Amino acid sequence: MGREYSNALWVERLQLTNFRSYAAANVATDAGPQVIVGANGSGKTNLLEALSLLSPGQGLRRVPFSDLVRSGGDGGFAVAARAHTLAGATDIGTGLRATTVRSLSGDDDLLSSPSTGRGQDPGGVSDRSRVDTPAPNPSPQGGGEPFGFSDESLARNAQRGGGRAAERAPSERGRIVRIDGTAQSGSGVLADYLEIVWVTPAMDGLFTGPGSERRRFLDRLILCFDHGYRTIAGRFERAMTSRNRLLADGVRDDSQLSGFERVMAETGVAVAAARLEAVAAMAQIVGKRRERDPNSAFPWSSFRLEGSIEDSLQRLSAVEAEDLYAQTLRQTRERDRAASRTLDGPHRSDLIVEHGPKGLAARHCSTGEQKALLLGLVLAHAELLTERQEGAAPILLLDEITAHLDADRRAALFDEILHLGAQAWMTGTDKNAFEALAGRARFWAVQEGKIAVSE
Ligand SMILES: Nc1ncnc2c1ncn2[C@@H]1O[C@H](COP(=O)(O)OP(=O)(O)OP(=O)(O)O)[C@@H](O)[C@H]1O
Repeated sequence: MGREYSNALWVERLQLTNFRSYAAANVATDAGPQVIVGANGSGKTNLLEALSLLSPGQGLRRVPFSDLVRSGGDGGFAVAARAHTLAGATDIGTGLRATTVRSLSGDDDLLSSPSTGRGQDPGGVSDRSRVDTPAPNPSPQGGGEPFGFSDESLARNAQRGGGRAAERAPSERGRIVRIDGTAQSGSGVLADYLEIVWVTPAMDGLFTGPGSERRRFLDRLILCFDHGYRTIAGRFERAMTSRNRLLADGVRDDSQLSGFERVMAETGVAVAAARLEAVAAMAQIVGKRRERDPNSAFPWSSFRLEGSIEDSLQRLSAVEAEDLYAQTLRQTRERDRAASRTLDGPHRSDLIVEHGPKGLAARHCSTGEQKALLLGLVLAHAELLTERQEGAAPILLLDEITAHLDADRRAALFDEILHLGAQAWMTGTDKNAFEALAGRARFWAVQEGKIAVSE
């Protein structure tokens, strides 16, 4: 695809129909920072969640799509945007048809049930290419949520004989994605248009919680500069699901198992290599930021990947690492069968982060320090992308961002965002916390599922 890097990435218009608390909303704005203020439960996070659906995957809350449908609506929802993307100005639409949601709540095989065409037009941007049935068998890059390698749930699916369902990405089943009115086979294609990174209160425990959260965080950062990454990660997950299913079914036939293990070895090493490359690029930009501002409000961090494949890639060629991983998988079949999951692989790696100036593991830092570290990583990543893409800063979704940040850190954050030229969507309950942005951002007031410009 021919890309134009001349503009930052930004959403010019966002229209919501029957999305969570919004019956209908229309936001037309500029490329600068956006501040959304409202009471608890007014719909601020819902708006960010809608924006997050303009990138691949399940969105920032990672809930099944049927949860996004407004209760009391017609049973479907639509998110439509006019955005300035890596491919120029583009209409992006996504959603679920009313009929799709009804069939999701039953036992119907959604993917073969034809839609009657009722319900709103997901995407709502154009009707040039109506889709009456969701895409059969979503493409690898469109399916599921490979980020974070949810091995536990895959193992569960495998045990239930639900591998096929896992391939179909139940959470996104029935999702329709349109680019300039043309139906797409999955949400993976959105990576070619917008790069969106978010920080939410749920990520406050990123450094103390399970490794899967850190993998998911890292994987989303990688997706921004390696658009094929999701496809590879998805292939790994599907091969692992198939192996787990064979093990659960008591299969001991080497030819069946080794076929999937070979795919796991190839894609698993590719995933680990992409992560190592991303971590090295991040370390470089963090180093640059440290030199530029050693006393930054967002302290520099050191980080490394901990994982068996990552380790072997430090001393072996990619081909040797693949052979070693394939051999490990072959030797650990009985152990994995007993554990009902695959215990070795990139789905078990971890990102270890340390507070640079303090030389302290991030998990031992205070809540505010952890937030500052996380923001430091996100800002470094945004700077890296901006550098690589001639000014195309990613869109930032920063939910409840002023919580845990003192006035100096808030001011520093706003300055960085303005310097990056990123369209950052920030939410908060207190407008005063964004005082330093007065005249430099657009302010919105949200109330009971309605949004309006605020003076
Ligand atoms: N599917 C749905 N249909 C209708 N309303 C919904 C749906 N899902 C969530 N809501 C409503 O959306 C509201 C929550 O919105 P949101 O999470 O965006 O609030 P918020 O402004 O971010 O609040 P806080 O400041 O507490 O984080 C709740 O009132 C909830 O009942």
